[in-house]
Amino acid sequence: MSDNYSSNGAFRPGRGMGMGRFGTGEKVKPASVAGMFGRIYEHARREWPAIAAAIGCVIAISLLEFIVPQLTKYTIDRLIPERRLGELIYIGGGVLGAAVALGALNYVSSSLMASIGQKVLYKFRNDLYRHMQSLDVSFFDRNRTGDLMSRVTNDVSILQQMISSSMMQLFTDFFTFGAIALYMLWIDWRLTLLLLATFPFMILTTRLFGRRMRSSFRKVQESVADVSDHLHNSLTGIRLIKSFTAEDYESERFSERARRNMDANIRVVRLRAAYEPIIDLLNFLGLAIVLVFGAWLAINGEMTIGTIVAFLSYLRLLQNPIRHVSRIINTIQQSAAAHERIMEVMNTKADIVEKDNADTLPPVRGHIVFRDVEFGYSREAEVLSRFNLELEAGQVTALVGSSGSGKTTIAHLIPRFYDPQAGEIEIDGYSLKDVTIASLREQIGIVSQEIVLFNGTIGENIRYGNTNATEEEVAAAARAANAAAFIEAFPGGYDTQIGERGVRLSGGQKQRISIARALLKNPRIVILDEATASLDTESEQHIQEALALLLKGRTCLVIAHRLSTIRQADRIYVLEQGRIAESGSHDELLQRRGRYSQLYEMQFPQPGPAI
Ligand SMILES: Nc1ncnc2c1ncn2[C@@H]1O[C@H](COP(=O)(O)OP(=O)(O)OP(=O)(O)O)[C@@H](O)[C@H]1O
Repeated sequence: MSDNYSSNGAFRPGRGMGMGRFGTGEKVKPASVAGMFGRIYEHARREWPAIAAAIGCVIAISLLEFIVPQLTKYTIDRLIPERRLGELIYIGGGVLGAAVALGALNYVSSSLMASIGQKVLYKFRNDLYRHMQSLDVSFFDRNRTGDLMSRVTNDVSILQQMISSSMMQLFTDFFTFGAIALYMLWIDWRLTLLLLATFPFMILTTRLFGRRMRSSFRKVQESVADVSDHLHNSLTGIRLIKSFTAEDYESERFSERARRNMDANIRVVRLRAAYEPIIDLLNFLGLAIVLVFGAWLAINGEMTIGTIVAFLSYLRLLQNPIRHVSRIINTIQQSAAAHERIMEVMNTKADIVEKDNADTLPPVRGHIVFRDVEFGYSREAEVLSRFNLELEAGQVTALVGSSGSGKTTIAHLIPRFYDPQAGEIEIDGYSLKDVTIASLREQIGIVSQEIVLFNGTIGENIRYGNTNATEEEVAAAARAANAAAFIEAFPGGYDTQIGERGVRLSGGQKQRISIARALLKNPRIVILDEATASLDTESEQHIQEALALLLKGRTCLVIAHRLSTIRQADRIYVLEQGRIAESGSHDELLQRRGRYSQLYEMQFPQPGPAI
């Protein structure tokens, strides 16, 4: 089994695992802020015309921001002393015009950035979803559904908000800061350098808080994922909760998670609350410097009053970036944490991959062989050890045995939901590892007790088995699955919508739709996992008829607790703790009076002698 243990000893169910921090405890290198911007750039670069237009707006905004204080300076230094009343109208018009232009430019640049943000969000979300779809069943075993959901929804949205609002602010601030700092240096480099001396302290404070904020944001996002996971579980299991009158218990569990979210948010708010006054203090220091040093220069006749007033306006503009930086850094840290969570999924590689030169599995007869298969979901829990099994083509093979003996595991190895750690599984002499996954799974139909029907119409759900099927083919599959009568009784027929998990259908009806879906797929190999375990006798009768048709002429692996359903199997294997305890036909096994006959007698006790 050694090939499935990584160098650091972490167990990897399946070969070549590139698993993230979900599961093995192996840490993925945190995605850095630079990495985040790199990926955003990758996604956004096609939008360059819009980005260029937005940057053009931003430069114009910076210029206008620069010009307005110049008007003030001109008014104070020239118009007032020289009593040039007639020109005041132009100054008023200029300020008003600048304000209108600023508004228009802000509108255009914000809309452009918002749409770029949305497009990047769309690409991130699609990539993430597509990548998740490519991951193995074991990935979904290890990770909570709600947590994954919150990565695709909440975390991606945080990134989008940063792109739409903060990046815009960042660009504006950057240009305004550059233009104003250069102008101020040109007018009076001593005063400007004095002002800039406060900036290293601001940067230092920002760095110090930034690190803490990022880890706090990560906690917030994790707690959101927790809340979302709980919601997902409890809302989908609402009937169970009600049947156990566990509403209060669940509300308490929810409230615990909501409290953790609240605490994490409060920590963030406290950090922010401590950070902002420090930055404000440094801002006031800048103000004091301009006032005192500027006044001193004015008294000495080295600076005009208009310049001091313009400097004070510029100071606000110069400090704006720093003041915004706190908010932007917050958003960037929050986004970096969100990006980290997204990248954990993106960096997780599928373990079950095809060989580069994998063949297409031709239509098979369905002769399946397990040879010396070793498999465990974890290092400690080995499920199959040197396991051998042969399923004859076109025959029904049944697996029975106590709970946890490995029946479902065996079934899941055939479509390669998991890969064995050692040994071989072959279909018609082809090793599963040598053929493409699609060509393998196309030939396997699975009907299990846990029926999943998607939101949509009944027709769409059946057509899932073959998206190219015609309406007649769908109806024929439904007829064969004994489902046509009840489907056609609905006013909408095949176009009847079924809600999440098909709430409007009974268990037996759902089962028959799932059989129709499998029939439409027309697979060579059929796996039935506990297919009739929870049905009443009448439904079971209908379903048995449908199943008989599904099994006919195909290689079938049937897993059933209810031995009545597998009497007709060509061969039955009795499993005990991952090993075959005995095998034979129903009659042979009964005669042997071993484990099978014990199980059978437990289910069908012979009537004792009448007293
Ligand atoms: N996804 C999984 N991750 C970890 N362990 C698992 C997983 N699925 C099954 N197991 C474990 O593997 C062993 C075999 O389980 P399996 O589901 O194959 O048994 P089974 O015979 O089908 O049981 P049942 O009749 O109760 O469905 C059990 O010990 C089970 O706890």
